[in-house]
Amino acid sequence: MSAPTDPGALPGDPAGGATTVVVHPDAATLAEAAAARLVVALLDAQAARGEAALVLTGGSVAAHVYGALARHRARTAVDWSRVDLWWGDERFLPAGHPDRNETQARAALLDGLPLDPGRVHAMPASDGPDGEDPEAAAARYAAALAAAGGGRLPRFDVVLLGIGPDAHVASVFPDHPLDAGLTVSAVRDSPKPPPTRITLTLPTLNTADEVWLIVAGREKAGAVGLARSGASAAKAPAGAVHGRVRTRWLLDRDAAAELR
Ligand SMILES: O=C1O[C@H](COP(=O)(O)O)[C@@H](O)[C@H](O)[C@H]1O
Repeated sequence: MSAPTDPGALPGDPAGGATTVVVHPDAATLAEAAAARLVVALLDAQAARGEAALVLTGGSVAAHVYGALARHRARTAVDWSRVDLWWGDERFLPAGHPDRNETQARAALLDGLPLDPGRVHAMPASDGPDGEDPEAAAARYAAALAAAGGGRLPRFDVVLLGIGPDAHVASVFPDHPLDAGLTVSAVRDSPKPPPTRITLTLPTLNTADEVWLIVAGREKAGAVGLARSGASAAKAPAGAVHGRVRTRWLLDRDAAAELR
């Protein structure tokens, strides 16, 4: 008997986890649905292992998802004191800078949750222990990951990702150098401001059980279409991220406009 066909898979998709594509009518519905889905994913992880680990993203759609989660009634079903939070990337700016992904997540969601501060693993800031040295800051974050994982990467239940109009994910930009041999890399001269960033590399993101790419807006439709067309990782990093168990493309109708 042949294996069941994954309805979301394309010929270029990597073997392994299944791929699903869900298209919502608008950005507000997408954010609410992603928040609801996240509550269930965290609950399931805690039911299975007693804890959960989530990798956060920055960007426009993330702010809406975090807001929806902060309002979601079922959020209180999650034991937030047993959730580890990591970041997929960070803009390398001073602590508390409004453009830091951490600042956005704290304001939209984290400040209202009963988290264990020891499980909130923000990426270092440019006024942190390594000063304005993003390579040292990236190495520090890699060491924190390794410490949490007992010498390996910790288990990530879900990695949340937005994507840019150029099909970047986290701070992995098309045709832009970083050290992909590392688990965490500094990024300099980023095509999108601010120019200096820290990012989990694609192999690190791809260790997650589930990767969710959450995308809204017509300006992202070309990037979604490109990433789903089998373009190379260099041209469309968003097409090269996949969860070991599942990859979910969670889109609004506008972002899905150029899907074949
Ligand atoms: O700069 C970043 O951009 C991407 C996408 O953001 P968006 O505003 O175009 O949705 C985001 O995923 C990433 O975390 C962030 O650092």
